[in-house]
Order: sequence, then structure tokens, then C-alpha cells
Amino acid sequence: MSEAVTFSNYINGEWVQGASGEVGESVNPARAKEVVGRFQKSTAEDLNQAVQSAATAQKKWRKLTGAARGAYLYKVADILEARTDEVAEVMTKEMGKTLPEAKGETARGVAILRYYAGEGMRKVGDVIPSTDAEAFMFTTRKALGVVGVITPWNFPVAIPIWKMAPALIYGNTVVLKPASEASITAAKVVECFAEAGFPEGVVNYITGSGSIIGQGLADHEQVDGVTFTGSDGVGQQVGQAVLARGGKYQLEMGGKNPVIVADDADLDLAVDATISGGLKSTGQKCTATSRVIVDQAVYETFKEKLVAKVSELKVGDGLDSDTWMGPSVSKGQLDTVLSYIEKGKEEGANLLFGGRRLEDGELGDGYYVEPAIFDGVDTKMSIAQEEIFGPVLALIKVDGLEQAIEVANDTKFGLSASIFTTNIARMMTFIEDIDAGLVRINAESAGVELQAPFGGMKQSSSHSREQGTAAIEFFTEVKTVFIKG
Ligand SMILES: NC(=O)C1=CN([C@@H]2O[C@H](COP(=O)(O)OP(=O)(O)OC[C@H]3O[C@@H](n4cnc5c(N)ncnc54)[C@H](OP(=O)(O)O)[C@@H]3O)[C@@H](O)[C@H]2O)C=CC1
Ligand SMILES: O=C(O)CCC(=O)C(=O)O
Repeated sequence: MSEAVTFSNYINGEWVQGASGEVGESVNPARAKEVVGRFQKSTAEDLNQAVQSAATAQKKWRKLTGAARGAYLYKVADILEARTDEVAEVMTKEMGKTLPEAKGETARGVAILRYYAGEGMRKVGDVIPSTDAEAFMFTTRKALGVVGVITPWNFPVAIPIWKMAPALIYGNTVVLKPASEASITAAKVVECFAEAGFPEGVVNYITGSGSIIGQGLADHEQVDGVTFTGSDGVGQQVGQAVLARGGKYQLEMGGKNPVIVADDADLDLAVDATISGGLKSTGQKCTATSRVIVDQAVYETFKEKLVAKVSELKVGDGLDSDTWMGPSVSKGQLDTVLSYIEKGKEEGANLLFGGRRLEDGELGDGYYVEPAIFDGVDTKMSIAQEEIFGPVLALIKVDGLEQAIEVANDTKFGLSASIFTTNIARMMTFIEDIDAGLVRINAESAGVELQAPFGGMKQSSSHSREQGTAAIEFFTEVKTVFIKG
């Protein structure tokens, strides 16, 4: 075993080892022999302790004023900001995104913490006129209680924070179970919470397998709400388990996000946005562009420009300053991407560019794949329907906006969608007819603003929204109060 640090669980204000004594390894996808850190393979008994400590702490935590809870979040923000370089480097080493992206994500985490710290001072209800002249009616809100937070590896700082910060500000306590592949980055985030001096039990962090700890949170009677981001298969399982015991759940799952390039589009802008939206973070975003729906009048020109620019992208270790795109997060994810590339070819699409595993020199130690561009894609093909979570762009030729929107909507997902056009009537038609929670005009499909609602239609989400003021809807319940004098 190498000298990599072993991280403990954080339960009831203390860093504690799991009952099994077993640890898992988190490796660097850029150099798979390098262990970034070790994490506890926790048991149901450990989980029970974490949930108990959260349940006990919640009674006092919810009695604090919003301003007092916000003061803790402001402290975490300052601590995380001061540790940005360290946290970002661990993130790049652990899940592969480039260092500038990792720093940007950490800065986003800081901004989210400050936003929700401020929410502690904002209104939580409304006065509603009663039909009784002697009565006073208003709404107030109550925290859910204990919230289970199950997060993926692709945004290992921003996603845990955009779930934990609103949970905490509205008076809930939290048990975080991060993705095993990003457990070490999550531990760094939790260190910032620990350093901020939260009362014991308010924030708990427990690592281990999804099927034991994640499923255990979904099944646990004392966990009042579960917020999940990850694959649609696991999301549905989590939702059903929580629903079966009468708990509240929120699911953020996959995407198969289209960009439409109309015949009047600024093609250079559309090419840049397709590349940024589709290939940044190695295509591992639920908001990543994966279907590129181009009007036949500009198809050939757009395709040439796209291939020319993608062929210039440098793939390598995210820590190297000249790297544009890092590795896939794991061997499993790389294999998934490569298998979709094979499937695309088998189903008759034309692999126009890339799509090979990169193994020359030092790249051979990591999980690298060339960005892939498919031409001649039919909307029924697997690469046009299933979430790949890799740097694969599927070009689909259409004739006019009506067909473009029809193709764009022809999927079970509905997270984000963008269009490139200079025509305002087309923009309005797109806004009206596209089935997506995030509608983007002349902008890439990825990238969300923390103060705005985030979530999708159809099978992308549980028809709920995260972030911004929308978060209060999940993390609290409304009480309608009627007072008669
Ligand atoms: N919407 C998004 O942002 C994301 C989508 N994905 C999609 O999912 C695919 C697979 O990625 P993967 O990481 O395996 O995603 P998963 O859905 O398996 O993992 C997401 C989180 O759920 C946990 N988990 C796993 N199994 C269970 C379970 N039975 N009950 C409760 N929690 C569980 C995981 O823990 P553990 O890591 O320990 O298994 C992790 O914390 C990707 O290829 C991509 O298509 C993935 C990540 C993010
Ligand atoms: O586009 C973004 O910045 C957010 C993406 C996201 O939430 C995800 O991939 O899970």
C-alpha cells in the first residue's frame, strides 16, 4: 500500500473509523496506479450512528435563527475559499477534470454557501387574506428533519454543497454519502464544515458502497428526506425506496441534451458552444451536449468547422496547464464510453473523428479517450437515446426548425436544450415547444447559475427543482396557520 492518507467518517462531530475496519481506494484516473486516498467501507451500523447523531442534533439546530445558521455557512465559505487550491488539486487528481475547471467548481461551491447563508435572513412565508375578518392567516415552513444526501463524482464539491447548504439553512441536519470515486474530495469539503465549528451531529459524512450506505439512507426510517444526483436507474430505486416508507425524495438524473443549429446561426459561436458544452469535463455532466441537430443548409460547413476545432484539443492529465480535456473518471466509465462508440458504428453511424482509447506514453497509465464525432446519426440509435457520459457528439441532419424540435424532444430525458439562431420568432417557438427544464438560447447546454432553479422534465428529474429559491420547496414543508383573535 502507498502512503496515501486514509480518511475517516465524520459522525457526531468526530472523525471515526468504520466498524468493519475495511477501507477502499480512490485512484487517479490520469495515473491509475496512484492512490489519491483511502476511505472507510462503512457498515449499516456506522450509518445508524450517523443518522442517530443527525436526528439528535436536529432538535436544537432547527431552533436557531436563520441568521445564526447562516453565520456557520459564511464561515465554511471563507474556509473553503482559503483552501481552494488544495481542494481543486485533490478534485483533479481524484476524478480527472482539469485544474481550471476544478478551481471554478470550488469557487462555485463558495458562492453557493454564501447565497444560502443569506437565505437565513429572507422570508419563509406569506400572509394570506382570510375570509374571516377576525382571523389572521399566514404560511410558515418547517424543516424536514434529517436529510440524506447521495452525490455523484462529476461535481464532487458543487453538488454536495448545493444540497447541503439549503438543507442546513432551513434547519435540517445532514448525512452525506458521496460517490466512492470522489470520497476524498468530499472529505476535504467536510473538513471545511468541521473547521467552521458546527454543533456536533449537524453535518455527518459517511463513505462506503452505494448498495449498503446509499440504499441504507433511502431505507432508513429516521431519514426524512433524500436528495440524490446520479444515474437514472439508481435514482428510480432510491425514489421508490423512500416513497415506500413515506419519506420525501428529490432525484436529479440523466440527460441527452440537444443543441439545435439553425440555418441562420452564428456557426462559429455554435461550434465553440458545442465543444464546450459537449466535451468539457470529458462530457461527464448531466447537462452535457450530446446530440447536435443541424439544419441541412449549414450541415456540411458546421461539420467541417467542428471537426477542425475538435482535432486541436489536447487530451491529457488535468494537472498539466496545456491540457484541455482530462481522462474519464474510471476504467468502468471509459469502457462504457468505448462500448457506446462501438455500438454507434455497429448501428450504422459514421465515426467522423476520434473515439480511440489514447494509450501512447504516459497516457497509457490513465483512462483517456479521444473526443468522438459521429455523422449520419439517426434519432433511434443508442448513441442518440442513451446517456453516454463521455466526449461523444452525435450529429443529426434535419430540415427546418419543426423537425429539429421534434428530434430534440425524441428522448426520455428533458434536462437542458440549446438553440443557435438569430431569429427571434424561432427563439420563441423553441422556448414554447422544447421539453427541457433548462432552455438556452445562443449558449451551451451546460453551466447553471446557482440562484436559478435547476432540474429537468420527463425522466431527468423527479419533477422538482434544486438551487436558488426553489430549494426551499424540497427542504421544508409548509404550515398554513390560522389565528383567530
Ligand atoms: N446526473 C448526473 O449528474 C450523473 C449521472 N451519472 C450517470 O450514471 C452513470 C453511472 O455512474 P455512477 O457513478 O455509477 O452513478 P450511480 O447512480 O451509481 O451513483 C451515484 C451515487 O449513488 C450511489 N449509489 C449507487 N448505488 C446505490 C443504491 N443502490 N442506492 C443508493 N445509492 C446508490 C453511488 O455510490 P457509489 O459511488 O459508492 O456507488 C453514488 O454516491 C454514468 O455513466 C452517468 O450516465 C453519473 C454521475 C452523475
Ligand atoms: O452544468 C452544470 O454546471 C451542472 C451539471 C450537473 O449538475 C451535473 O452534471 O450533475
